[in-house]
Amino acid sequence: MTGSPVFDEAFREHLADLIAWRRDVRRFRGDPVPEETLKDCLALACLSPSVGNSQPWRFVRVADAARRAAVVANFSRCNEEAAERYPDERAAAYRRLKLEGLREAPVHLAVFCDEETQVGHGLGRATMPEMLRYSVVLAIHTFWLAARARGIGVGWVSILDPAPLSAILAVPAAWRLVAYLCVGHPQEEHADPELVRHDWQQRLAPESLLIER
Ligand SMILES: Cc1cc2c(cc1C)N(C[C@H](O)[C@H](O)[C@H](O)COP(=O)(O)O)c1[nH]c(=O)[nH]c(=O)c1N2
Repeated sequence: MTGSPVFDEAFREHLADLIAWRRDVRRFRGDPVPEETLKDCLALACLSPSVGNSQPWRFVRVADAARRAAVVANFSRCNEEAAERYPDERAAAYRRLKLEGLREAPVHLAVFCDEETQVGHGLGRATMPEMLRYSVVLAIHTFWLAARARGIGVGWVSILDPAPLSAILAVPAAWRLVAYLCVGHPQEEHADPELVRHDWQQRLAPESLLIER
């Protein structure tokens, strides 16, 4: 990297487009994600901010068919349990939603937080230890935008039981699941969220989310 880059108006417009067009993707084409592209997105994700520069994110690529099948079974169980928690009409609407792309996505990334990392020497998290997990979420969002900028879709699946999933993936006991990401070329592009299009939840007005004190 040479001197500090110049972010002009054209760049700011493209960045706004990238942020606005980043979708949670649940439908994928079968074509593979180039290894170089995946590595570039992961490298950018690793530039994300983290409390005490602890970099607690751990990306586990799940390629093994038996492990993937176990993750799908985990999702299916949790998804049915989630549906049952809603009253009839909302439960019916819930069951119409597609909330994962596990069977179609060529790349599965389980993203964990290493809760026992000593990197960063505990700085910034004595009173709020959850800052480690928040740091992982930032890396996920960076990965999400980097992927979108390369025409790659990402879908976050959280309708999962984390404990058996960690056992399925045989990760260290100190690693806590933050996200299970489906990654691949999206089948379609949309300017608005699927949950908005399917009338599950509209977007809130940004001005309603800023409180002055
Ligand atoms: C922490 C967290 C967890 C989940 C999600 C997101 C985040 C941030 N999202 C995606 C979510 O539904 C989506 O971001 C919103 O509906 C907004 O749509 P866009 O992401 O703008 O397309 C998500 N989507 C889904 O289909 N299944 C899921 O389990 C989850 N879980």
